Amino acid sequence: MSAVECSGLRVDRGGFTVLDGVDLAVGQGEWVAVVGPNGAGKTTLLHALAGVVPSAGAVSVAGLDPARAPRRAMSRAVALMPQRPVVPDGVSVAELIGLGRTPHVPRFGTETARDREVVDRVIDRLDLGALARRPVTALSGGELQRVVLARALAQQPRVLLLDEPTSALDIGHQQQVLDLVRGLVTADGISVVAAMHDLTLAGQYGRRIVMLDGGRVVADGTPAEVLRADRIAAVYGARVEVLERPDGPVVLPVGMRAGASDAGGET
Ligand SMILES: Nc1ncnc2c1ncn2[C@@H]1O[C@H](COP(=O)(O)OP(=O)(O)OP(=O)(O)O)[C@@H](O)[C@H]1O
Repeated sequence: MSAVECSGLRVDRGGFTVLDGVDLAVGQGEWVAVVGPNGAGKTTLLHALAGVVPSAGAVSVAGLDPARAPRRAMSRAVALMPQRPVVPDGVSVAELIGLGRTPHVPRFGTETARDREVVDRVIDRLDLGALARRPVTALSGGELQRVVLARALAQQPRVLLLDEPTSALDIGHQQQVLDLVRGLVTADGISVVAAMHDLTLAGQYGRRIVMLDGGRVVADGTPAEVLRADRIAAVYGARVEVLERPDGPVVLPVGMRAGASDAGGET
């Protein structure tokens, strides 16, 4: 059974149709990168899969219908790392990550040694030990992003929905974080749907790329199939060159001068 399956997914927001006729199937242990220009509908797709915005069409995530399943059941199986996390005042890094265990703690129970062990392991794996006692409101953008990912991982989900997980991270932390998630995909068979703006990273980590534009899927395939310069020009209005490398296509922005001389307009 697919970890994520939707067909004819439609989402209306504020009187507009933001997603229309989206079909998507993600297998267990698969990593699908969702790309597309600003406003294409990437965040909305992740929110529909997480059940935090209403949608029409057939949707199943970790075997649950996000619109109908009880929230606790959804949160045990599906974690969303939001692009714009709500950061509560007066909460430490360790406490925020600990909130990821909430769906696993019985309704009138308290956290167990096992819950604390999961949180400690996540803190360790994301190298957050030195920050654990800091208030989350005192973190840099990149530190906060790693903490929010840590909270999602502490949920121990079967399906992980990542919204721009590395947008605030330096190049080293981008690789550290994405390598860590890839390790979970390989070791635990979790499934990942990750909205990403960096097309090169999207192709290095996602075996499959789904490109959205105007709320519709305009391409779905391997990175080499989807990340073509002509398609990126048409969908993003961007001048790029795509280099084929062993670990996936590298998408390079091309300067005005090169673009102009390619077109034969400038000497
Ligand atoms: N509550 C809302 N009311 C009206 N329009 C909305 C609402 N939420 C989202 N939209 C619109 O839906 C479209 C898709 O938004 P979404 O955030 O999913 O895009 P995105 O691909 O994630 O964009 P970005 O790359 O800029 O983060 C946008 O045009 C946005 O303005």
